[in-house]
Amino acid sequence: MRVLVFNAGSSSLKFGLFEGDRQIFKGSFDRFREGGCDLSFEGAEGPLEQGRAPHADLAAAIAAVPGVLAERGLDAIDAVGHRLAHGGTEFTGPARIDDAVIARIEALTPLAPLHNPAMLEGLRLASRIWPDLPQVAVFDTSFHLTNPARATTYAVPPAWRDAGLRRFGFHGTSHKYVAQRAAEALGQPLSDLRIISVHLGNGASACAVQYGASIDSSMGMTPLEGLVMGTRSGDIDPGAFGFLQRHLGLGVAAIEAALYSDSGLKALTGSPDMRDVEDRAAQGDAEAQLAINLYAYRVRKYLGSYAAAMGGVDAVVFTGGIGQNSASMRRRICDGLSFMGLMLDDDRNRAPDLSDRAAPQIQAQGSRVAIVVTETAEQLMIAREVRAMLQRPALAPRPVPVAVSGRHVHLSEASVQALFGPNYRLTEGAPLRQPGNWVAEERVTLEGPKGRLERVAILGPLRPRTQIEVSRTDSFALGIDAPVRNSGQLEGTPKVRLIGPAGTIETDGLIVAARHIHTNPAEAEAMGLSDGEMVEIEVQGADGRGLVFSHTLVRVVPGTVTEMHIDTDEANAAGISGHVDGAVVPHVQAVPRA
Ligand SMILES: Nc1ncnc2c1ncn2[C@@H]1O[C@H](COP(=O)(O)OP(=O)(O)O)[C@@H](O)[C@H]1O
Ligand SMILES: CC(=O)OP(=O)(O)O
Ligand SMILES: [Mg+2]
Repeated sequence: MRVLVFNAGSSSLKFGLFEGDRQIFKGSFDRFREGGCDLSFEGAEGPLEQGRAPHADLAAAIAAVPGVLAERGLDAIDAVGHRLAHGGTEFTGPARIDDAVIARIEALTPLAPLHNPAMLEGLRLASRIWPDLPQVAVFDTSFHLTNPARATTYAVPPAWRDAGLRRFGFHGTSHKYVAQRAAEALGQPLSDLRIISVHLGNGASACAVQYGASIDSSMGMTPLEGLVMGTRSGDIDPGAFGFLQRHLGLGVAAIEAALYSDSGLKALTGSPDMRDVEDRAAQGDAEAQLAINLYAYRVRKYLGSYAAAMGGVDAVVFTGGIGQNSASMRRRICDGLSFMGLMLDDDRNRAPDLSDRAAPQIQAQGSRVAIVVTETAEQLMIAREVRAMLQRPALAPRPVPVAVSGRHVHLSEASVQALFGPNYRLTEGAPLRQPGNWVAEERVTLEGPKGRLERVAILGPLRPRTQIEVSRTDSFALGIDAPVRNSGQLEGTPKVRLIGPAGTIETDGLIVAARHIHTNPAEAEAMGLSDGEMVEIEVQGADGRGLVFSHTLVRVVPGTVTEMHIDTDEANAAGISGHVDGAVVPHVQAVPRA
């Protein structure tokens, strides 16, 4: 399947033609001005072509693409993919374009005024040029819809929140790709890593990718919040609005326009382009030096804050024009972070080889945190998503039995001895559906600063580490903020007191278990699922309280029985009592495992 992908930006149009993951042609038009723009074309084998094109704006550039492809005999295409910046809460994955989808995207356009208009224009033009081809939109925001409420909520009046004021985050396609790429480079599953992805292009954002899911990012409701960018301010005190209105008589529209287009590097130095800023700084220009310092400082603060948010960090990955090309900016950002185990190697940092999508590591010997540099591949990711959406086999839906887990603990040998006495062995009670698992006849008590939970079940067999799984409601009863985690991912989890008949222990390992599906290779294949992928599961409960559970992790292990595990809060919300089967929602896109 040949997929043409458009990434229309505020100031440039990039496109790529893909056959599978192979990019057989790519091009870009940028620096639009009166009388024309710059162009760059490159075929898989053909030479790089650079020069000027007569197109004065994006629409003219898009309209020229069919001719560019036809001249090279590449006009046979099967589908068109488009990058869209803002998809709100509605677009959890790619969307096949029709009039209704266009109307929904249009409604979100005021929230990304630099981006969505050009992208929408590209979409409309492409639909006219190729009316018979499927057109698919892939949204920057979708990847961040896993962010917890504490990351997405602004502390503002309820009426504002009801109107839709919340944080979204952007560059999701890029953060998802580079996080996967970093995991591959480190040879570890993405689902075991806490990664901070730092995308520094014209727009810039940082993202905390915890065990494969975005949990926070520096952009907010719009792509204005966060880091300093080419022409955008990033974080600014909202009190500035009143000040600017009272002292300079500026209206909201004028303030917004300036924050999007006349701020950032451009405001500090006159140029939005980091290459210019670095050149001037090297010549001793004090404004450019301040801009660079400020830019790096802001990124460094986000690294610290995301390390705190995830209870640690295993890798930082740099991408985007600045992140991948500016060794001095990476250096400045990383300086002074050895306190958190992050140390750059100057030689490796100087000129990492990024050819062929390489993702070299540039940390110093002994750095606990890996540092990776790689080129992002938004177009490639969009092509993959389009293909996956259009080619997903129409498999017969299969039921996924839902099992509700009440609060329980898994104990280590040492915890059993401490709670029940030396050489104590738990009494194996009722078997669970997963072969080899059972409920012990003994119970323990959990205690937190706010309260106790008595008679909590113990599940066997014993594990290397003690893990305590409660619901969100339980965590409030205890008075401890338990994070949502996959089983076994216990780094940085809070402590809780366990009380047994022979003793008491304080141990970390308190989590709200992330919902997941256990299955075996044969049934996974029959359902079209793969290990590590996230799916949506629809469950019809009692009293018309059905729910679609988003972001459900698939775990494929030989010998396991197919079963979805949710906790009691989730079950109550969906009206589940007694046996119920869930169904995989077919339209939602898989997140391929790194
Ligand atoms: N060698 C370099 N050193 C410093 N900055 C660079 C270098 N190459 C590109 N950049 C900067 O990268 C930014 C553009 O990033 P890019 O990711 O291409 O933009 P976009 O977000 O539009 O895709 C510009 O500020 C540019 O100056
Ligand atoms: C959302 C965003 O900022 O995108 P870009 O970096 O392409 O401007
Ligand atoms: Mg960009």
